[in-house]
Amino acid sequence: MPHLSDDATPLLDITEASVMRGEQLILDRLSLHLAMGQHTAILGPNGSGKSTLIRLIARQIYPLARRDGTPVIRIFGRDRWNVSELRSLIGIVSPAVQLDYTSDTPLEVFDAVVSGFFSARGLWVDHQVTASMRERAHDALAQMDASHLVGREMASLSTGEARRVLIARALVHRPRALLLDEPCAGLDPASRRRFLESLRHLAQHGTTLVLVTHHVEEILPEIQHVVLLREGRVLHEGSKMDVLTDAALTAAFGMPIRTTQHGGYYNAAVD
Ligand SMILES: Nc1ncnc2c1ncn2[C@@H]1O[C@H](COP(=O)(O)OP(=O)(O)OP(=O)(O)O)[C@@H](O)[C@H]1O
Repeated sequence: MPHLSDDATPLLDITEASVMRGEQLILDRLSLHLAMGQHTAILGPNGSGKSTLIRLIARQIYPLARRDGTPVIRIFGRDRWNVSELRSLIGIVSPAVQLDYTSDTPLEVFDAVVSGFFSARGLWVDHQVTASMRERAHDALAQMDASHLVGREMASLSTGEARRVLIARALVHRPRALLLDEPCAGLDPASRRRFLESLRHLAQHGTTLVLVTHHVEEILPEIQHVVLLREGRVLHEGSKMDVLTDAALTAAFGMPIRTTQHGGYYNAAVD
């Protein structure tokens, strides 16, 4: 087993992953290698395979086996994981997770966060919550600027509030990396900017961020590595400056796109 504290161990190593759903090839020999500390944006239009890639990393779906039997996907250098162990090292927050936690079944905010220690949706009689778990849950809520929401029902929260709480839940494990699928979906421009500033703080303090989005505007200044997907393949990958060009985005999104930069963020508009 690799030393998980070793920053030289890659966060993610995907070599020619192909994924079929039914008859359709959804990821087509997709390779991706991410180092620890390498904040990355995975950008692509609707249907380019972003959610499928996340499901692959989260072990919810599996790639086609390679002929020579070598592993297609390694996370922190390992190809075999039990899912809850993996979740404590990579926090994953997606719209599907959010839907699950904001359904009408009652769930109070602090319980939602602290139950992250038990990989459960809420607390049960056999869950022994220690003082240190409580402290970490409160710290995680504070990190996400969500302490004031304690006592509220998850179902009563706004989209942005619920997302902060779910990221806090993922943070109780002090994960090495956070994988965020469309983290700004449903946020108004001001909430989006405030939320992105919270993510910047995490990126600056030791959490590797992998952000999946179709919006160039959400790529934080700390993210310097960008992977552009199209039709289940990597169309471009490299430094932000090299990948977020008008030509590359135009090719990926199939429309003339012009980018501008302001304060470390990029903007993209259809020309
Ligand atoms: N279970 C499935 N069965 C058949 N096709 C699927 C399935 N899941 C995804 N697809 C198809 O795979 C392709 C990639 O889907 P995916 O959801 O990964 O894209 P995406 O980049 O996340 O899109 P979006 O930005 O719209 O969320 C799409 O054409 C989609 O219709």
